[in-house]
Amino acid sequence: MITLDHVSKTYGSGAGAIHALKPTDLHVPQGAIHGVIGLSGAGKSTLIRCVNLLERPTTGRVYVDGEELTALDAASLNRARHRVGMIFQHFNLLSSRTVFANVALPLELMGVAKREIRERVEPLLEMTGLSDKRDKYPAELSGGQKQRVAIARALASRPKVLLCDEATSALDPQTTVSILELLQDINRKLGLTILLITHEMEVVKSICHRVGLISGGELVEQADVGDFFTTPATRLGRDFLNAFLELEPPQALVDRLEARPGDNSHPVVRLAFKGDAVSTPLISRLARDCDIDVSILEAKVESIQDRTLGLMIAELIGTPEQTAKALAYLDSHDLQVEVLGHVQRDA
Ligand SMILES: Nc1ncnc2c1ncn2[C@@H]1O[C@H](COP(=O)(O)OP(=O)(O)OP(=O)(O)O)[C@@H](O)[C@H]1O
Repeated sequence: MITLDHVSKTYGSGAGAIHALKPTDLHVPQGAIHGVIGLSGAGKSTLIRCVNLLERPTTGRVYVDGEELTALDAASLNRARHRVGMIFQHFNLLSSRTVFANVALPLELMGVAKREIRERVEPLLEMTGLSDKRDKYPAELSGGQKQRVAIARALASRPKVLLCDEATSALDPQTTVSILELLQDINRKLGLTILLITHEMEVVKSICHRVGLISGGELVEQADVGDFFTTPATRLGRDFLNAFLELEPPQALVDRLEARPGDNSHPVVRLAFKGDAVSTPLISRLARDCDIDVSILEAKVESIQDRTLGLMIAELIGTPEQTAKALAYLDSHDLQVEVLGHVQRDA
C-alpha cells in the first residue's frame, strides 16, 4: 500500500548539507500498522512527510495504493492526497471552526455537496466518540478530544492510508491508550493502512504489527513487533528495549562492574528468554549441569502482543572454567545472552 523506493531527503547543499533521510526502502502492506521509532533528530518526521510529499524527496520514488506520487503533477497530487490522511502531535485544528466544521473542511475543499457532507461527517463523529461535541470549538476540548477531531477529519476523504506524526506524544498515558485503541479500531473496521512515527516503545508495543528503527536518517532494522521486542538486531534496538523494560542492573552493581574478567571475578549477564525458553527450567539446569551458583539480581516477564518475554540479570558464580562452560551452555540455547561485565566476588 505504501512503498518507498530509495527515498532520501537532503536539506541544503555543499558542506552544510543535512542528510535527514538517507536512501530508504520501505514497504507497508495493505491493512498493516507500521511503526517507525527513533530518537529525536533521527529523521522520523522527514520520512513520514516524504510519504505524502509534504517534503519533496531529494531522490527516490513514493508509491501509495499503486500510484507513484512522485510522478504526479500538482493537480493529480492534490487528488491523490485525498487517499492519504494525516494527524499530527499538536492536532492542527482550526480554532475558529466547530468540531463538525473542522471535520467537514476537507470535504468542502473537495467540493462535496452540503447534504453529503452531513451524511459523511455524522458517522465519523460517532465513530470517534464526538457526537455530543459537534458544535464545540477546539478551545473547549481536551487534548484527547482534539486528536479525535483530527482523526475524524483525516478520515473524511475516505483515505486508504493514515499517517500519524507523533500522534500521542502530547497526551497523558491514559488518553494515549484511548487514542491508540481508536486507531486500532479504525484499522480493523476500515482496513486502513497506518504508518506512524513515535519515540515511544509503548506505542509500538500496543498497536504496531511491524516496526522500523531509524537512526541518523537510516532504517537500521525492520522487524515484526514480537521479534523486535525479543531479539532486537542492533545495539540501539537493545537500548530502546532495555530502557522500555527498565531492566538495568542496580547502580551499586554497575559501579563494581569491570570490563575484563579478574582472578576472582564472576560474569554478570542479561538474559532474554522467548517462546518455549520462558517456561523451561533453564536456570536450575544451568546450575546443575555446569556446577555453578546463579544469583538472580533482577527478573521479569513481559507480554508483547502474542509473545512472552522473560528477562533476567544474573551473576554466574564459579571458577573461570565453570562460568565459561555456563556461558557456552546459555549460548547454545534459544535465548539472548549479553555479558554486562565482571564483578569481584569479595569486593
Ligand atoms: N527544514 C529543515 N531544514 C534543515 N534541516 C532540517 C529540516 N527539517 C529537519 N531537519 C534536520 O533533519 C534531521 C532529521 O529531522 P527530523 O525532524 O526528521 O527528525 P525526527 O526524528 O522527527 O526528530 P524529532 O523526534 O525531534 O521531531 C535533523 O537533523 C533536523 O535538524
